[in-house]
Order: sequence, then structure tokens, then C-alpha cells
Amino acid sequence: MLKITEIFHSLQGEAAQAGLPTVFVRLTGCPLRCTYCDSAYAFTGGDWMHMDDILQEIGRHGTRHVCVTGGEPLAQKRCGLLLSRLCDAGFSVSLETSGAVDIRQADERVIRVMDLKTPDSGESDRNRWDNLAALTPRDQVKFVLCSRGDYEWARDRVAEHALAERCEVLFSPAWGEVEATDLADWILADHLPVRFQVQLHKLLWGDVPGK
Ligand SMILES: C[S@@+](CC[C@H](N)C(=O)[O-])C[C@H]1O[C@@H](n2cnc3c(N)ncnc32)[C@H](O)[C@@H]1O
Ligand SMILES: Nc1nc2[nH]cc(C(=O)O)c2c(=O)[nH]1
Ligand code: SF4
Ligand SMILES: [Mg+2]
Repeated sequence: MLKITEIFHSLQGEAAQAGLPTVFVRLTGCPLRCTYCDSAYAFTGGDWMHMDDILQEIGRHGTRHVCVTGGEPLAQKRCGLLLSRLCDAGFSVSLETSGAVDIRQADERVIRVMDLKTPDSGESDRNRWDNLAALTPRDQVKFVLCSRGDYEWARDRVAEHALAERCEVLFSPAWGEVEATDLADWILADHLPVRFQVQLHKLLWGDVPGK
């Protein structure tokens, strides 16, 4: 059984798979409290669901892509099994996870999108830097930026850990906190080897749950 806040069908709005029709499974609960979190409604509540019922509900939407998110999905012990079952069923699976948990729990077939928490998130002390050793070229590291200071911090971490040589690196504005055009100009001025992204779903539908 897993505690689930919502299962919904939308366009992937984040990371390198942006734009692909995807089913989202949002697991309940998170040990972090990022200042900007747009999914705080998933901290509590939710419904316990059997693994088979989750798979059946996902299958009902008829998509190839599944994104497991939260809350912090890997905070639930059975999440690793869900990810493997989804891979076995032939889905292309991505996982949104904070850098605060051991990402080795996730099947290597999964595209792991690991968020490294910046100083202005308020949770950068929780980053598990040993996760970097587990990254493969199919994974992605994401920085969600609240300020110019966060940008410079992220830029320096990319260089320090040669992140762009390990996997794709994403820089995203925290919604409403950094101007997207400013971030784009900073990346270009510094010739950073990173992918700029904005939350496509919020451009399309606004900041609403279930989209
Ligand atoms: C809601 S979190 C769930 C997964 C996991 N807890 C994590 O933080 O990666 C999914 C992604 O949304 C990002 N996110 C949350 N609130 C955001 C906001 N206001 N603006 C931009 N990205 C945001 C997070 O940084 C994370 O990369
Ligand atoms: N459309 C859409 N794409 C997303 N990609 C990651 C999301 C998340 O909340 O983790 C998300 C979301 O909430 N909606
Ligand atoms: S780790 Fe993810 S779900 Fe948890 S508070 Fe931060 S952004 Fe929200
Ligand atoms: Mg979201």
C-alpha cells in the first residue's frame, strides 16, 4: 500500500520530458519544507491505495509516460517497488525527488530527476551529496532558483562537481520569484552547459493542483 494524494493526466511541465502527455502519481508526505513548495497540499491527507489499484488507475489513461512525484516519493518504503512495477509494465518512468534521500532506492531504468536544494529553498542542509555518485547519464539534476544568489550558488556547484559531464542539468526559476528572462540572460552570459526550463503547466493552466 502507498499513500497517494492524486493521480492525474497532464502534459509533463518540467525537466527534459516537458511537453509529453504523462500520468502523474503524487505520493503523500515530505520531510522537507521548501519555502516555495507548490505541492504543500501533498504534505498530509491522501488515500492508502493497493499497488495493483495504482497500476490500474495509471493504465486507464492510456499514456506511455508516468511521472512519480510528491511530496517526497522516496520517503515511502514501497515507492521503489512501484517504480520497478511500472518499468516492468513497459512504461517510461520518471521520478521527481529531492536530493535529501538515497536515490539508489529507485530502479536504474527510471529517469531520476534529482533536485539539489538551494540556500533560498531553506533546505540546502538536507542535500545528500553522496547521491551524485549514483547518477547515470539518463538522470537529471535540477536547481530551482529563488534569487541571483541561488543562481551563483548553483553555477558554482555545477562547476565544482562537473555535473554537466555526469547528466543533464536543469535550471528553473522558482515560480514568481526569479524572472524567467533574467535567468535565461544569466545562463547565456555565463555560457552554462545547462537546460533552462520553466514550469510549462503553469504557463498553460496557472498554479492549480491536478494539472
Ligand atoms: C513538488 S516537488 C516533488 C518532488 C520532490 N519533493 C522534490 O522536491 O523534487 C517537484 C518539483 O517541483 C519543484 N517545485 C516546487 N515548487 C516550485 C515552484 N514554486 N517553482 C518551481 N518549481 C517548484 C521542486 O523544486 C521539484 O523539483
Ligand atoms: N504538468 C505537470 N508536470 C509536472 N512535472 C512535475 C510535477 C510535480 O509536481 O512534481 C508536475 C506537475 O505538478 N504538473
Ligand atoms: S522537497 Fe519537494 S515536496 Fe517537499 S517541500 Fe520541497 S519542493 Fe515541496
Ligand atoms: Mg507540480
